[in-house]
Amino acid sequence: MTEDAPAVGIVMGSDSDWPVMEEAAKALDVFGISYEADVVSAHRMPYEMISYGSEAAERGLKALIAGAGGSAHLPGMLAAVTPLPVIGVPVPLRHLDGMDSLLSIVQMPAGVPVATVAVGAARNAGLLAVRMLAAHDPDLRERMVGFQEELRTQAKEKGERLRRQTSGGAATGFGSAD
Ligand SMILES: Nc1c(C(=O)O)ncn1[C@@H]1O[C@H](COP(=O)(O)O)[C@@H](O)[C@H]1O
Repeated sequence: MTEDAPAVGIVMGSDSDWPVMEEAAKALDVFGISYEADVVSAHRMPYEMISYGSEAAERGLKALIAGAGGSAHLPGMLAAVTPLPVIGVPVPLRHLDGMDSLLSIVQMPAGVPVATVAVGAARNAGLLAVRMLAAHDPDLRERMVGFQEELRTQAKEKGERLRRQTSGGAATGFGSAD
């Protein structure tokens, strides 16, 4: 195992996917998780893709985030050759609104799981990778709990703003319970 290997591999079928996939990298940055980012296409560079997937665990990577658009075989093919968890990101292209990418990634055969996030939801892919790593890291888990508390606070503030707009500030409604 490589000593200073990054924890997460973020790979994608083309550099044109990066504007979407960058959000996964940003989520990992928030938690200080190291990653590498690269283009690894199952269709266009199949031999290199197999090498990347089959060597990933031995190199010390803990999870892979794989994004692809259209006929998106990359996440599934990586899952076929690595024991690591693979998170698939359906990248939306100009046609079909990402439905093609979503269905290509999510409909894996039994025994070869890919954890598929929503179309374009690379940030959630990053956050899911953080949760996977946090399962064996109490400090990281604590920071994830803090992140979730912040989300809760923000959601409650949204409710307060909406109630102010709609009822002149009356303290009624779900969000005012505590
Ligand atoms: N779906 C795949 C794979 C693959 O799954 O192996 N390789 C490239 N692609 C996708 O082709 C789209 C267009 O790529 P270009 O912009 O390079 O033409 C990208 O969204 C990429 O993920």
